[in-house]
Amino acid sequence: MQSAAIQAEGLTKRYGETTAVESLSFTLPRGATWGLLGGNGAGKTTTIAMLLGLLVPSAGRVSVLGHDMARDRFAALARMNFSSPYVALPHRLTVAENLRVYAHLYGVRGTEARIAELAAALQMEEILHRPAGQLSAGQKTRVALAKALVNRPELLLLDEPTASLDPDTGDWVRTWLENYRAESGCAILLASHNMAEVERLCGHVLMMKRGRLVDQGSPADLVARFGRDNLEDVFLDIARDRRVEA
Ligand SMILES: Nc1ncnc2c1ncn2[C@@H]1O[C@H](COP(=O)(O)OP(=O)(O)OP(=O)(O)O)[C@@H](O)[C@H]1O
Repeated sequence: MQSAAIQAEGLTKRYGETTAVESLSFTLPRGATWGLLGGNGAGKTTTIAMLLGLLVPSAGRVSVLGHDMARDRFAALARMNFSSPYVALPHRLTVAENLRVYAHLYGVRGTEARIAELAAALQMEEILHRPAGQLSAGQKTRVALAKALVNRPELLLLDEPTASLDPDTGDWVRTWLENYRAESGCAILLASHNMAEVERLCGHVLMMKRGRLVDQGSPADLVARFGRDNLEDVFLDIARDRRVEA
């Protein structure tokens, strides 16, 4: 049987007295798009950092595409990628130079053809030779996505992919991600504060609060179970401890 995109078991991260993530377990199937939700400080970024192998869990284990991150991290990293607003691309390098660096890091064959393909797909041809530091937020988002796709990942971790975008550009990125997932079969784990975005893109949602997984289900399931009209209201119920009785 094909291994899951992500299998997390009892994933925990402690910083001294603070438990940022506590006993998080979930299995993200191949090709699925799931949302990772929670208020500020819920543990989303810490979770993503552990999934990427950037942080060593205090307890628990995670395997990505069948590779145990504790033993076989580099095999997993070659087959996954991520985008995060916290990672700035080197400002002085042009977009094409940045993508070339990442393509080499990932050992991509046919680098120039891949960059041209991504530039066409993400409407970046006009900015390819501009320094990354001179781009607008919308342009930076498209470059960050190109960077995240350079190695044709089978798993994509996206931290707030549309933060700071205007509604039109945000919509363009969402449509693009939907189409990309459908064409590539890539699994996506999306951390977002935009509930409408999550309802649109995600088949399943993990709700975190103070480091714990407190609920999960499809957006439609959660909305029905909480007797609400949309995921935003469910989020507020969970954040404010207004629980439904099982
Ligand atoms: N390096 C660190 N040292 C100590 N505590 C940390 C560290 N990184 C995160 N934390 C704490 O762990 C908890 C989870 O933080 P994390 O950044 O994962 O949350 P988040 O869900 O991504 O929040 P946000 O939506 O605000 O980005 C918070 O209480 C935070 O203060």
